Amino acid sequence: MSARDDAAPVTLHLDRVPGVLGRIVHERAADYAGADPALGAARPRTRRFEAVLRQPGLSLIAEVKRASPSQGAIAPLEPLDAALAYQAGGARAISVLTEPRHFDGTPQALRDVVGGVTVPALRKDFVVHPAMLREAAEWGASAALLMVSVLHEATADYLQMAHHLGLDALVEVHDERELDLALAAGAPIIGVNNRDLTTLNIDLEVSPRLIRRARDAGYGGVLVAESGYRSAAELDRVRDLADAVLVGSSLAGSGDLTRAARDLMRV
Ligand SMILES: O=C(O)c1ccccc1NCC(=O)[C@H](O)[C@H](O)COP(=O)(O)O
Repeated sequence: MSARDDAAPVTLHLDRVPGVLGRIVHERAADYAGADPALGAARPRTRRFEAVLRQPGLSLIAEVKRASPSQGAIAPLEPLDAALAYQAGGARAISVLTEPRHFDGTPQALRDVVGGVTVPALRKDFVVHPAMLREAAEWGASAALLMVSVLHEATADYLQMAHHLGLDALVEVHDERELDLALAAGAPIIGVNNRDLTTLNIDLEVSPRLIRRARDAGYGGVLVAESGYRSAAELDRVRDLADAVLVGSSLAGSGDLTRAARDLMRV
């Protein structure tokens, strides 16, 4: 029996999630309503995703993103070709969207990327059910996204489930209250999203502000600045603060993914 097979089911309060994000997580919850929540046997945790983000210098997590609620269609990327182009451009990890309705993602996109690149891959989805983490591990991902704005107090439980499955977790926050929850949950990797996922507004001051707050609180984990970056100059705001940046739309829509990744990171 796994560490969590005999645990009480974790209840999520998705009615508390407003706006665009609320619609997406309700759809995902319906997708997984009948899924088996059992995680199965524990898998060894390699911390591969965390390790690449801890390398010296700002690490790039480049995202395979074909569409989004804020942009509509971005580019008809072939996921593995895109991931290989990002890797050639210096990306240290690849984020792959698997959400189908709003991001044109698929499970096969993640499997293809995992099978074809040497860098670790993140399952980028709206995790609302343990089965989504089990799938991420089965599909070969090194990490999965956990959103505090969705999981709230259940973040620590989902973090424990991810670790049980051998996955790292990118625990995403957008404001001080969410950051404090992520810190209390003991998240080894915290991502600060500049995009407000209820309104889709971007404010590039959010990442520096919350990253400073985490460091001031003595946090020694990995900090990732996420969303809205279009140029190396914009990245200067977090270059000496963050361990990594997560960039999707500007790279995916560039037409030359390798060049765009190099230009962004000035390599
Ligand atoms: O990107 C969106 O429009 C979006 C809408 C609703 C929920 C999530 C959304 N995006 C997820 C992300 O945070 C980004 O894919 C990721 O951080 C990269 O952002 P960007 O570089 O701005 O594409």
